[in-house]
Amino acid sequence: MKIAVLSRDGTLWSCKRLREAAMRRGHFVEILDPLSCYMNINPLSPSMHYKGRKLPHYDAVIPRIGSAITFYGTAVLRQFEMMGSYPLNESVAITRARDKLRSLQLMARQGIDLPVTGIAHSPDDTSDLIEMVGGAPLVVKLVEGTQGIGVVLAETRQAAESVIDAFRGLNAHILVQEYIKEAKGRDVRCLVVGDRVVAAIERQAKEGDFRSNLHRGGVARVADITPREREIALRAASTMGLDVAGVDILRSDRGPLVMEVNASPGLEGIENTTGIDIATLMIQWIEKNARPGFCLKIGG
Ligand SMILES: Nc1ncnc2c1ncn2[C@@H]1O[C@H](COP(=O)(O)OP(=O)(O)OP(=O)(O)O)[C@@H](O)[C@H]1O
Ligand SMILES: [Mg+2]
Ligand SMILES: [Mg+2]
Repeated sequence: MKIAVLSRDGTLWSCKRLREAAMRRGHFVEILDPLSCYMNINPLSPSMHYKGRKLPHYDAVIPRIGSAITFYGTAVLRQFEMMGSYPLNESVAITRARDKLRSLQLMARQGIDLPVTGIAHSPDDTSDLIEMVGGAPLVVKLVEGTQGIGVVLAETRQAAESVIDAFRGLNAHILVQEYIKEAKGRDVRCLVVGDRVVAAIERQAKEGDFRSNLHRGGVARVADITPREREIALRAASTMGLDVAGVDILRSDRGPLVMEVNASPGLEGIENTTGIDIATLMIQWIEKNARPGFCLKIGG
């Protein structure tokens, strides 16, 4: 098959691994920087161009679109979808997952357990909002944050009010969330590929931090997940419409709670910790689902 990986940086670990895995399985792979793609949004013959040349038809496209370029990156992916390429994560699902608020609302509608979360627009309601999620300590998050940046633990009510006001002053969209203390700075990342959780790690925050993100100095080990955690991870990914997802779960006293679903989960930490070749499993999922040679004829 002809496969394109949409990534800003071909030297990134996940990108290299996907390329290797696809080539090893006999596919032709090209890495394309989404910001260098430009397109003709034409109803009869949509086309994609790259650095002065018209791109061929790809049987599948693997999006590795960073959160900084979601808007243009998903537009590029959408164009590939229009041209009949199989996307390993659809553009609409990526857009959904990038908005934590929208994701939580969708999951709540499906009955998936979540930390109590509130959001408000008006600064007049801050006090009631804090009350609504059970008071301090609580977590304040940027709706579009990633890698733990923009996630703050407010230990007291006063701290919570200042943090909320500060974010508001910057015109940032935030949500306020119950702090799951009993998780003790740990969370479980379940890596979903298709209809399976293929790997899971437990991440522990570094001393003095409550955020377990590996980018924030967290350490990982292989996680033994319960059947319920497995089921919740699969339901969360399918609610978002994602083929590949990193589902983050907090182990609370009332059972597993989904904290978020990541549409472009990094492979380095989880592959190194578990020794599982996730890149190959992703390519195999494409082989099972893409229709090589299929090309949508719009308007024909
Ligand atoms: N409500 C909460 N209770 C306890 N810990 C939390 C809570 N929310 C977040 N955390 C901790 O903070 C970390 C970062 O939060 P979150 O995953 O929401 O942010 P992110 O910036 O989207 O990270 P990612 O890089 O995984 O996308 C989590 O991995 C978890 O360890
Ligand atoms: Mg995230
Ligand atoms: Mg996270």
